Amino acid sequence: MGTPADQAYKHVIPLDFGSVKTMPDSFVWPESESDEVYSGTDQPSIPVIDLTDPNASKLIIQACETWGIFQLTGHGIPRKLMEEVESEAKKLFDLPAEQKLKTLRTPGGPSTGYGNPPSQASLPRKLWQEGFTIMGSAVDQARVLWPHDYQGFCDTMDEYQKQMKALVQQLIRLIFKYLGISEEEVNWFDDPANMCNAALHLNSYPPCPDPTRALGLPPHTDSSLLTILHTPTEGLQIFQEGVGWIQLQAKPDALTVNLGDFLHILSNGRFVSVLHRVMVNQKFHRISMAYHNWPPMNFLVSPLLSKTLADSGQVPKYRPITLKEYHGIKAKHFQHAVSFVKT
Ligand SMILES: O=C(O)CCC(=O)C(=O)O
Ligand SMILES: [Fe+2]
Repeated sequence: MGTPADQAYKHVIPLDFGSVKTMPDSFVWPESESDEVYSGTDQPSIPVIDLTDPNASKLIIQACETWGIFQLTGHGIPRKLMEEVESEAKKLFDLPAEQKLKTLRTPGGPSTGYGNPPSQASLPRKLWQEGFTIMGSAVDQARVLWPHDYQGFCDTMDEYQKQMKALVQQLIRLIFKYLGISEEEVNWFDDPANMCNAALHLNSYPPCPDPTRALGLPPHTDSSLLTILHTPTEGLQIFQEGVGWIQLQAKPDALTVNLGDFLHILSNGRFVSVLHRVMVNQKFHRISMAYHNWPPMNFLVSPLLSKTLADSGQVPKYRPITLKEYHGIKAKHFQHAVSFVKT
């Protein structure tokens, strides 16, 4: 049974993947959740946008309205840094389970560190996944993982977060300009405390003995404004109404931008918060890096923010909400959370 404290931590402790040959029953998902990917020849393809293209802004807005996801090239993040962040993440996940567990995230706390997503507690089955979340400096945890050799990991994660933050700002400014939201209404980016409104999730999906019945991440939308994904290999799928699940093609140079619930709410439902999931495979260890960015925790977000909404004459489809309150709704209603904010 264990103590109550052990029980509270149980759902965030990943399987010791290196020690199992067959998949335990608790990881087998019902067929409807792991159903097949669309295989028609007329599959619509997710937009690929070059940020240096003079038409990039227009193409990004179109992609936000129709897909809620696009692949971005010409983003200026050095290829070397993208490779380094991936290899540092791999180094971390290759550590023995007992070492990784020394940095286990605390349920209910600011969930930095190692473990499964806290949302696993409300899922019917377990995930073939382990993660490590960083918010700002990773030094305290890196020192525990590698007492004599932690600087390289920290430097890489610091630099990557710095570059991601700049890219997010560029994209958000472009999007807000289109929505008519003025810079004065959102001074989030210049606030030094804003680092806590972003998190870098390192995701690991080890080779799985029974991949068709397992899931890396279940169908979900992100709560973020937007998420910048570095997914060097295939496994991410998105859901499109009328088509089904579509596999995202791996493009080593591209970053994938997916919109989250807060941009959907802010745009008064105009932009898509894309439903996505991660499938696992038998052959290789898949690693991905997801940089999530939110509004400040207690900032009251309303569609288009009140001034622009009044000017535009639109009727608000969502009520004003803070991220703090939304987290509570998400924990309860998961992928359906946004419908509980409707007016
Ligand atoms: O691993 C991936 O490709 C996606 C990860 C993801 O959806 C997330 O971290 O929210
Ligand atoms: Fe996601």
